[in-house]
Amino acid sequence: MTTPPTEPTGVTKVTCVGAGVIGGGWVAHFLARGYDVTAWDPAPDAREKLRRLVDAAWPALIQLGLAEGASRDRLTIAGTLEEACAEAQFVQESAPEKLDLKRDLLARLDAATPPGVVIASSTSGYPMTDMQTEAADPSRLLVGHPFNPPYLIPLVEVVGGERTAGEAVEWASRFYEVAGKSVITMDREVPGFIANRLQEALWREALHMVANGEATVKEIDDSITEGPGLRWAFMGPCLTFALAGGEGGMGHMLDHFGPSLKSPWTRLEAPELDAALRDAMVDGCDEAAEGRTIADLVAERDQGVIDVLRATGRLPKGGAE
Ligand SMILES: NC(=O)C1=CN([C@@H]2O[C@H](COP(=O)(O)OP(=O)(O)OC[C@H]3O[C@@H](n4cnc5c(N)ncnc54)[C@H](O)[C@@H]3O)[C@@H](O)[C@H]2O)C=CC1
Ligand SMILES: C[N+](C)(C)CC(=O)CC(=O)[O-]
Repeated sequence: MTTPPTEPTGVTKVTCVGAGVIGGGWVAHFLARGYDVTAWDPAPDAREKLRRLVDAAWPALIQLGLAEGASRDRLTIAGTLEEACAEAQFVQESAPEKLDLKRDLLARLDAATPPGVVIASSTSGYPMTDMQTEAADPSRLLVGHPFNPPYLIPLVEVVGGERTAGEAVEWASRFYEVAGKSVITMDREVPGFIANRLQEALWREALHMVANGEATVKEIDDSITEGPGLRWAFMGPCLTFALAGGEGGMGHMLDHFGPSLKSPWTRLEAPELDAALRDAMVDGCDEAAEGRTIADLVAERDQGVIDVLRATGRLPKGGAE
């Protein structure tokens, strides 16, 4: 691996490739943290969509506090991938979740980006080992898995593949921290990383319950927002359950409730995502939205996350020098 030419604290220019929900969210995040951002996306309407996404995110980012010099004017939309990467000091790839596409794209990004510059993929679950196969220099490719929207949810899971250099993983973890993210650096590839593995268990059970008519979409959502979700914003599931054991903590909790783990509460296998289940989820979400549009829900979510970050003393820090 060629040593990254810029220290994590010295980065001023970031490139985002793929500018949909997540790529656009990364653009908004890096702009708000004071970076010059260059974006590239092959869709004909990408430019307008990206501007709309950044404009919709900006009021939330102002509330959180922009880094010095942060401006939406520091966004450049490049005409080609090569132009986008030519001066990049860090590249974040957020293209569609298709393995072949990611393989080819990461190889193209590797060819177009100055030597040593770290390239991260936003993939939700592909191991980098499977994606770095076509690149001439796989040592600088790694996963930087964000959470939607990346401009508000702090967590990034960082993990390399078999051919990624440890130096690249260290550099990326430090860079994300400087850029105001909260980083978990994994020392091995695990299916679904950490958070998506946990989320998927819950999501799978939600789909089973809707498919079997055991609960509505609204009941499932209320069961989390009115219940465990309130605790999880500041205390994870393990410490939360330690308190379920009272003064005996986790030891008593496991002795008391451990045996019920063997009860058939969960189904483990994912349900068949057939047309009926798809319709039930889509209709249930429409009903639960009670007339609110996607834009209304995005604004509501953004305000909710800001309120939680504020209430729990976790406003973002960092930004480009
Ligand atoms: N949507 C989510 O909640 C999350 C998604 N991710 C990951 O982020 C990545 C992007 O997902 P989304 O933003 O949701 O998808 P999206 O469909 O909203 O955006 C994908 C964008 O990539 C563009 N694109 C298509 N072909 C491309 C190519 N060859 N090169 C560059 N860009 C290309 C599309 O025009 C589109 O704008 C995926 O890997 C996904 O797994 C990660 C965390 C959360
Ligand atoms: C739905 N998803 C699997 C793409 C979600 C993520 O990857 C992370 C998130 O934002 O929850």
